[in-house]
Amino acid sequence: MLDQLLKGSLEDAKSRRQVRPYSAVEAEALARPAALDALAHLAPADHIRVIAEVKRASPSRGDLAEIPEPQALASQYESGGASVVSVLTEERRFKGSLRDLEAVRKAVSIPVLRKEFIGEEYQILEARAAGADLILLIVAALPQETLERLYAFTLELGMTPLVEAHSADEVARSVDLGSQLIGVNARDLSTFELDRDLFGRVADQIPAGVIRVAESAVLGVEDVERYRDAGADAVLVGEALVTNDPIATLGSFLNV
Ligand SMILES: O=P(O)(O)OC[C@@H](O)[C@@H](O)c1c[nH]c2ccccc12
Repeated sequence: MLDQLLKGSLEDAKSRRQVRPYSAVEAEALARPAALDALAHLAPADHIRVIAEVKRASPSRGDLAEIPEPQALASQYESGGASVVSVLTEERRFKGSLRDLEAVRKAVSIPVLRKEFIGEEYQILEARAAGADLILLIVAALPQETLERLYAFTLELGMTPLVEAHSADEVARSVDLGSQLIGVNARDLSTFELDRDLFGRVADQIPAGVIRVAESAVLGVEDVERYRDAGADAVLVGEALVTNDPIATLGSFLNV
């Protein structure tokens, strides 16, 4: 499934490239004001940090919320105390778009993450041109060589890569990369199965000073507590925020 998701994202990028060639997007990306320092926004604090996601649907959970105005939701995330807004831009299964990201960028002053199946530089340039400060790199989707190349490219643009792992081996690959921001996804993107204990099993492999993000299946305060106790600096939350009152839900998570 992960291969198909990546293939779909790359095909969509290819069609957009017919309209907006590489050099044009590169020029736009370079003309942007500098990316925000996401690591500073996510630095460990006395409360857990929340990366709040604009997410309409997913292949594992189906339709979650309409979200006619992603910018309005993102503003609520910011007022509610989120440290970063994640915007799913994958169109086929998650019903997102780069337009969502552009709209969110205009509405908030905290860092914005492009959540996408990224496999080539063009997609990273698009993210920067749309105003993203961070991009997601999924270790399971990429050979180490490609991962290293895209990681370096992201840093060259002044952006922060969030490197996502789903096993001890993938955490080791993320650490080898020198990643300063590592996400452990409880959901296996190939089978969609959830492993809520994975974060706790691999957290110690992540060196001190690296920001640890627990991703997926954070539905209630108990989940946030469990991840905090296991050493998470931040949680990445989609479903719980788009299906409940975002400000109240964020408030309860930040109070843990
Ligand atoms: O809606 P949830 O269960 O709170 O999950 C959010 C986020 O972790 C999830 O959307 C996600 C994590 N990694 C991904 C990679 C691609 C697409 C989506 C994701």
